[in-house]
Amino acid sequence: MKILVTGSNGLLGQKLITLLTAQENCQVIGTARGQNRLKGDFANFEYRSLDVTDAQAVEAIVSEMRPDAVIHTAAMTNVDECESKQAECRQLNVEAVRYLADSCAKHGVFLLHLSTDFIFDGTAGPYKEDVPASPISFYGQSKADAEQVVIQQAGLQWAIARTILVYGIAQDMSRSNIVLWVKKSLEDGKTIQVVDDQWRTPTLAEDLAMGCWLIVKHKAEGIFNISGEELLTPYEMAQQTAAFFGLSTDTMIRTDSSKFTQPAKRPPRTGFDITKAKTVLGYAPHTFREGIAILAEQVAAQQS
Ligand SMILES: NC(=O)C1=CN([C@@H]2O[C@H](COP(=O)(O)OP(=O)(O)OC[C@H]3O[C@@H](n4cnc5c(N)ncnc54)[C@H](OP(=O)(O)O)[C@@H]3O)[C@@H](O)[C@H]2O)C=CC1
Ligand SMILES: Cc1cn([C@H]2C[C@H](O)[C@@H](COP(=O)(O)OP(=O)(O)O[C@H]3O[C@@H](C)C(=O)[C@@H](O)[C@H]3O)O2)c(=O)[nH]c1=O
Repeated sequence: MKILVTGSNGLLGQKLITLLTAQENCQVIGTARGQNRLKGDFANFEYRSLDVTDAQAVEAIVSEMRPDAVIHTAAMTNVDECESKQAECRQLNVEAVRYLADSCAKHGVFLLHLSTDFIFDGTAGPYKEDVPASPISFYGQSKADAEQVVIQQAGLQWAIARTILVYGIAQDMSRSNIVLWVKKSLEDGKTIQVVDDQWRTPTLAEDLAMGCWLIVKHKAEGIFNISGEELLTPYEMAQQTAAFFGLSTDTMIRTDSSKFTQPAKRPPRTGFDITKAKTVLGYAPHTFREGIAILAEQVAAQQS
């Protein structure tokens, strides 16, 4: 099976390259902006530079490579930046998806698109797959619009994997995540305020990559919730992170969303019901504690 991954320098992208190249009979094309930042020797792997906002470049690579499937991970994932750079956000999070959906439909390629809990307003989590979108941020709106682009593309064989608060470690990361920033801040004795009135089902990046592979392997069509299973607040996640690494929580302040605000609104209570992915795909995510342990091993390996 030949699989093309967009955004292969990102957290999910790197985990996908690692997982897919370890599968038998899997040929993998990693694509990202500029140079490949993922070091290592991977079997049946080829890297191509691809800016997904370039419609001609998207069509050229899909028609040349003729993959069986595209996994589209590239996106503007800085939620606050999406609020201040709205045109850029739409170009990357919506228009680029249109280019990919067009090319995939034209060449008979299965498209797996990555989406988010931020398409919801967070008043009714945990969510199942069939709840209508109700975004409260520009990022959330862009991802909800992108889903519609995929769903409405004529002649396209598609799936959407929705995920939540992804954590893990990769090489040269362009964005941090809750486990990494809590660990680093507490190690540095830096004061952090962490909210205890938002709820998420955080997702280990390796689990998300596995969920994507299961979808593509089975060419399972439709929307799938691919996240962790435990509904936790960021404060609970931060406490578990501190406990795992034996870090003092003296500089960690428990707060709530009325006092801790970010430029883009965050939905209060999301979380996913992952019954469909478990039943249809055999998806089986790690617990949050197991996930931290996996990340910790990788941090130790990077440091040795
Ligand atoms: N991280 C999370 O908590 C969540 C993520 N998601 C979704 O999952 C997907 C993967 O996220 P994740 O891997 O964590 O995000 P990352 O930010 O780690 O990766 C996104 C990648 O997209 C790349 N990119 C940006 N612009 C372009 C472009 N024009 N052409 C090609 N590549 C580009 C970035 O490149 P560069 O590194 O060079 O900037 C980056 O490597 C996204 O679609 C996101 O919306 C959904 C819910 C939660
Ligand atoms: C930075 C920060 C965040 N938080 C909380 C708010 C939030 O619920 C949670 C994570 O905040 P972050 O800013 O790290 O991440 P955030 O941008 O909220 O993460 C989102 O990313 C996009 C891409 C998604 O699609 C979503 O699923 C979601 O995971 O932690 C604090 O309590 N204190 C802090 O200092």
